Amino acid sequence: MTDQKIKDQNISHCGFVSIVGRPNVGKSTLLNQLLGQKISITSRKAQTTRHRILGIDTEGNDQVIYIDTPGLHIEEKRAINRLMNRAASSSIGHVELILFVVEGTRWTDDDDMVVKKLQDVKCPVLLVINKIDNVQDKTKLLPHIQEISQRLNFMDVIPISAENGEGVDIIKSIVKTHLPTGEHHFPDDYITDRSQRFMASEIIREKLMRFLGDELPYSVTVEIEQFKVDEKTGMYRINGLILVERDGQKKMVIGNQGEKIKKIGTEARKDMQEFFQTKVHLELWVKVKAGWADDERALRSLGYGDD
Ligand SMILES: Nc1nc2c(ncn2[C@@H]2O[C@H](COP(=O)(O)OP(=O)(O)OP(=O)(O)O)[C@@H](O)[C@H]2O)c(=O)[nH]1
Repeated sequence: MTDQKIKDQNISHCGFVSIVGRPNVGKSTLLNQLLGQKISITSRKAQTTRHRILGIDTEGNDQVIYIDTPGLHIEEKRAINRLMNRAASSSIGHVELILFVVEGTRWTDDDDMVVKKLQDVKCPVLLVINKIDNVQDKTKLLPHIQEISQRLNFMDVIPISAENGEGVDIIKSIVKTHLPTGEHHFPDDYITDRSQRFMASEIIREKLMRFLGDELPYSVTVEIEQFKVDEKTGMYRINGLILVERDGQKKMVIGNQGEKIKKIGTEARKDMQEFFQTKVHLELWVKVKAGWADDERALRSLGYGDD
C-alpha cells in the first residue's frame, strides 16, 4: 500500500445522505439494510414513516448519517400529512447525496412530485429502483430507466431489492465516495439520534399498522406514558397509550375479548426486547382523542413536526 493510501485511511470522514421518495417504495426497508439493523418501522401500508429518523452507520473512519423521511405525497388536507411532507422536504437540502427511491416499473403522480422537489438541489441524486424482485418482465426495466432519466440528471441508476439486500452494497460503496473529510457528528456506537422512548412508540405503531385493517392505522398514534428501567433487573417497564379518533376505532384496536391488543402488545414486546437487548414489561391502553390528526397543536404535543 502506498504512503498516501495509508494516510487517507486515517482521515475521518462524515456526511449526510437523504433517502427520499413517495410512500411505500421501500425507503425504510433500504435504511435498515444499509445499517444491517432494523431502526425504521416498515409495513405494506403507505405512510408508515411519519417522522424523520437518522440511521448512523460508522465503519472505521467513515460515518454516514442516513436520513429516512416520510413518503412525499400530494394529499395535504390533514395537518398530519402537511407535517409529514414538511419533514421530508426539509431533509432535501444540505446533504452530500440524495437517494431517490422508486418502485420497479411503477410510476405515479407522487413520483413526479418528488422529481419536482429535486429539480434545484445542489448535491448529486442517485436513482434507486427498488423491488426489482417484483418485476416479472425485466426487459421493461431498461426503457423505464431511460424514460425516468430524462426527467432529472441522475448521477447514476442502481436497481436493487431492499428486501433481500440485492444491490445494497453498491449503494454503500457509492455513498462512501461522497463523504467529505470531517469529524464524526455522533459517537461511533450510536445507530440513531432518536431516544429509546421514541423507538418504543414506533415499534408499537408498526404493530398497529401491520395488524389493523387498511384504513384504521391512519387514525392511530402512540404516546409513551412511562418508560422506566428497573435498577435491580435491568428490565424496562413501558406503558404505551394508543390514541384513536373515534369510539368505534377503540373497539377495533382492542378486538374481540381484547385479542387484538394482546397480539399487538406481544409482538411489540418481542421487538423491543430484541432492540433494547433486555427484558421488557409492556402495558398498552387505548383512548379516544378526537381530531388529533387534524390539529397541528395536538400533533406537536405528540412529537410531530419536531423533525
Ligand atoms: N418485494 C419487495 N418488497 C419490498 C422491497 N422493499 C420493501 N418492500 C416492501 O414494501 C413495503 C413498504 O416498505 P417500507 O420500507 O415501509 O416503505 P417506505 O418507502 O419507507 O414507506 P412510507 O413509510 O410509506 O414512506 C413493505 O411491505 C416492504 O416489505 C423489495 O425490495 N421487494
